[in-house]
Amino acid sequence: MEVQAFSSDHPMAVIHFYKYQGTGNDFIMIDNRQEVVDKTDLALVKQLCHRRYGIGADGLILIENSQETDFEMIYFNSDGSKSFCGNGSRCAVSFANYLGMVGDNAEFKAIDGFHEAYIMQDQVFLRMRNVEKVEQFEEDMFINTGSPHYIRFVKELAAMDVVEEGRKIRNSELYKAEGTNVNFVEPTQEGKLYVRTYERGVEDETLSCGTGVTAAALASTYLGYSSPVKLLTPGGQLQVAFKTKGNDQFTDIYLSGPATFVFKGEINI
Ligand SMILES: N[C@@H](CCC[C@H](N)C(=O)O)C(=O)O
Repeated sequence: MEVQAFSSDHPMAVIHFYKYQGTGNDFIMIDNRQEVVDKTDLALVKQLCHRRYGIGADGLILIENSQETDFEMIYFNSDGSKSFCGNGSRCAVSFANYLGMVGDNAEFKAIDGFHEAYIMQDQVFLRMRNVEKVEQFEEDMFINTGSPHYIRFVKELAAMDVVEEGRKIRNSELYKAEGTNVNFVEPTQEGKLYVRTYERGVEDETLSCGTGVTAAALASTYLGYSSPVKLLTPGGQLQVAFKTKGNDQFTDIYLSGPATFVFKGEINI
C-alpha cells in the first residue's frame, strides 16, 4: 500500500478524530458536519488508517448532517473503498450520542439505506436491512447483509489460516472484481457460533465483523439454529436476532454488542 508519512512542518488543517472499537473492529470517527474532510480524498483515508504511518484502523467513518434523518454515516475501508459496516455503524451511533446529535434512539442513513438503532446500557442494537435471498454453493453460502459475505462452516477454526483461505475465495473468478468478505464459522459446544472473518478492503483478518456475524447467524438457520444467535469473534461477543420469512428471507434483523470509545486526538494534514 502506498502511503506518505504525515508532515508536521506545514500544517494546513487540524482534524480532530475519535477512535472507537466494536469487539475489536476499530474505526477512526470524524465529525464532518463542517466538511473538514474532503471525502473524495481516498489517499487521506488510507493514510489515516495506516497502522504505521497514520492513526491506524480497519476503517474510517465520517458523520455528516442529513436532511432526511438524524445523521449520515459514510464508511471507508482502510484501503479507501466504500461499503456498509455493522460494527462501524454501532460505533457511529455511540459517537453521534456523544456529540449530542441523538439520544438513546437513532435513525441514520448509510450506503445501503436507512437504519434504526438504540443504545441500552453498554450495548448498541442496530437494525440491519432485510435479507431477500441466500445463495447456496454446495455447503457454502453467500448473503448480502449490507455488505457481501461468503460463509463456510468449518472444523478446527482456531488453527485455520483465515488470511490464506479467505484471500483465495475473495480473489476467486466469481468475486475478484467486486470482492467479498469471507467468514469461517464453527458451532461451539455452548450453542454459539465462533466466527473469523477475512475482510475485503482491509485485505486481512479483522478481530470482528458485524455484517459478517449477521450473515453467519442467518446461515446457521440451515443447521437448525434459531433467533437469537450468540456469536464469538476473536474480538468479543455479538448477538443477532431476526425473524424468518419463507425459506431464505429474513426481516427485523438486529445486531447488538458493545461500541467503545478508545481515545481521541488531533492530526495535521
Ligand atoms: N467490518 C464491517 C464490514 C466492513 C465492510 C467490508 N470490509 C466490505 O468491504 O464489505 C462490519 O462490521 O460489518
